[in-house]
Amino acid sequence: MFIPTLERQCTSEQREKFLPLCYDYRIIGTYAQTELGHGTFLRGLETTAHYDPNTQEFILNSPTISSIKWWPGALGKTSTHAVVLAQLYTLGKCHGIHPFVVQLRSLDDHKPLRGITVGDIGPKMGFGPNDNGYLKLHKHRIPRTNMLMKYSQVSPDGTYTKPPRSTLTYGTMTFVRVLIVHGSAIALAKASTIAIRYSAVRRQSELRPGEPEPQILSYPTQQHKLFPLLATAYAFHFVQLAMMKIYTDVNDQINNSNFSRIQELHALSSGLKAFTSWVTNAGLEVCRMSCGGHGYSQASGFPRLYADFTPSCTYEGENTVLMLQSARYLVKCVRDARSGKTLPGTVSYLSEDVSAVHSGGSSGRDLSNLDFLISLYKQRASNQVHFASDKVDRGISAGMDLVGALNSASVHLVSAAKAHSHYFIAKTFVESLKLLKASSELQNVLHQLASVYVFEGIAQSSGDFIEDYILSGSEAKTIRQLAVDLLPLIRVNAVSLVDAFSFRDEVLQSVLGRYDGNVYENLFKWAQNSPLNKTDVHPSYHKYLGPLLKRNQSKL
Ligand SMILES: CCCCC/C=C\C/C=C\C/C=C\C/C=C\C/C=C\C=C\C(=O)SCCNC(=O)CCNC(=O)[C@H](O)C(C)(C)COP(=O)(O)OP(=O)(O)OC[C@H]1O[C@@H](n2cnc3c(N)ncnc32)[C@H](O)[C@@H]1OP(=O)(O)O
Ligand SMILES: Cc1cc2nc3c(=O)[nH]c(=O)nc-3n(C[C@H](O)[C@H](O)[C@H](O)COP(=O)(O)OP(=O)(O)OC[C@H]3O[C@@H](n4cnc5c(N)ncnc54)[C@H](O)[C@@H]3O)c2cc1C
Repeated sequence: MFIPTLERQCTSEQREKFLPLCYDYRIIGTYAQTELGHGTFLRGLETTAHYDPNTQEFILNSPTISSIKWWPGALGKTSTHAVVLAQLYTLGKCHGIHPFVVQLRSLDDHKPLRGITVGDIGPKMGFGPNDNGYLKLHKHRIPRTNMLMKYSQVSPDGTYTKPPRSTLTYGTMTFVRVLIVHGSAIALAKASTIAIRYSAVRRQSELRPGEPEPQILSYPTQQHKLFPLLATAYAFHFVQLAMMKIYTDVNDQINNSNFSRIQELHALSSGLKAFTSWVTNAGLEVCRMSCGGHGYSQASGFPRLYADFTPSCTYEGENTVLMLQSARYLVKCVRDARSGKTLPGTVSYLSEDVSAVHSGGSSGRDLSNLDFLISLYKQRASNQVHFASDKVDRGISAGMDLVGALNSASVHLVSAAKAHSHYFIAKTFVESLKLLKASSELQNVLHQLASVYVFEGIAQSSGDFIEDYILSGSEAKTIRQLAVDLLPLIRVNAVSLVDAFSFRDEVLQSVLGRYDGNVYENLFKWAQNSPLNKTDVHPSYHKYLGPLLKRNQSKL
């Protein structure tokens, strides 16, 4: 995050100064924003940067215990520099959060500089090798030119020039949220690869006396656990491509001082980061548990995969908070639509009158038609957004201010943002396949995946569709069965569909997911290499177990 921030927030002179040092690994940096007391509420960050016009320096300070920077990756022992987000003060006025480049350690002996107290925050659930750290600043001085001044400036005499948009400072977070959508796709693809390959190798139980034990991948319940997740990994692959395209287009516009789509990008990236990381987080556990006891072994690769992925739901914007950000924008769009404004592409459906399109229960609807079902996802999203938006309006009519009305409706707002994200993902998956240049055989297989994703998405949220009369109960049951009917068809290509992710064994880091399927021999080999097996009799025997056993044996 250090380099993307410099690339996005530096003037051209600052780029020339800092970026070559980064690219050549002459300095290593981190993104120090979160503090002990604040991670979400950025306007509440307490680190200060006071400008001293006499020396043309900023004085950075951690005024309270809660202002200590806490969590930044590689801050503890590795980074020589940091982008520090601090409240800018100049000429006696506070101008809010701004980014500053701060050198933390000497480039000669790597010792912390004067005024810098830095260290590791201690062991975490995962990310063991990463020295997430703390940083306490004590009246530490940096040159004026270390404030990243592409969007806002402080002149030598201390005069402040404000940015075209205050939220441009948040640009790196948007970029990383887009990356996390990609990260979710990759993590779910890895977990699906491990679980499906192992399920093809593992044989268990005897369905009928004398019959060979079947592959557990042949059980419909195993298929129902894994194949919707496999389809989701493909869905997330396509949606991260679409998300990155939108990010690149909007970022190009921002670089040309066109900020018209910055809110739409923030809302979409926030919703997709939260939706994909939540779904992936839960999916990793389903994949682990589908592998039985061996799934719980470190040899499976699942413990580390889960422990390293699960903070994706927290960092780069806590998921609930990001869903609320997305919903806040959707409510704004409903208002804009009602006042006749044209809505941008990803939310234009909110100005359509979808309610008249479908009414649940009418017979003869083709419930297997993906285009038709995507229109139901659209109706569900529109209904949820309008319902939540109406809640906000009623709160305001009852005398609340906007913040109070948004907070009071926040549970429904999160549901609306989830439905909006789900619609975007399902639609993108189906539309991406139409554009794919592939053989009819491959198109058929991918269509099966898209179908099971769409069907299962409705089955798992059928309440939303039934409550709003988008589907009747019997239609929801039919769609649920359509998903189950697809499972044996997907079974035929399941291993090929995970092989297609092309994870090398060294990357997958899983004995269960080995490409050669040689699991048992390699599990035994892996176990023999366990540190506890360096000696037949562990040294602890002589200290504890031996004396205990001998003492008790003498009593026999
Ligand atoms: C190239 C190949 C890559 C392959 C990738 C594959 C795998 C990689 C795997 C993973 C991904 C990669 C990296 C991740 C790995 C490790 C993690 C590493 C680091 C983690 C770093 C961090 O966590 S950094 C810190 C992150 N912190 C946050 O995100 C803070 C969250 N809080 C906020 O954003 C804000 O405080 C807030 C938005 C929640 C609240 O702001 P506030 O001002 O209090 O409230 P408002 O709601 O009133 O907002 C004001 C207006 O500002 C708009 N806005 C807010 N944010 C943005 C934004 N980002 N962009 C644009 N606009 C924004 C908001 O909409 C409001 O506008 P309106 O007033 O018009 O409504
Ligand atoms: C592995 C890891 C790596 C990280 N790396 C970095 C890094 O490199 N740089 C960096 O600066 N930070 C980093 N962070 C910090 C991370 O960005 C924050 O933890 C994250 O932004 C969440 O903020 P918080 O911890 O204050 O949670 P909080 O905001 O305190 O969240 C706690 C609970 O409060 C709820 N909540 C908070 N605000 C609201 C609201 N307005 N409405 C409703 N509910 C709300 C949340 O939904 C959540 O349930 C990292 C964190 C982790 C775990």
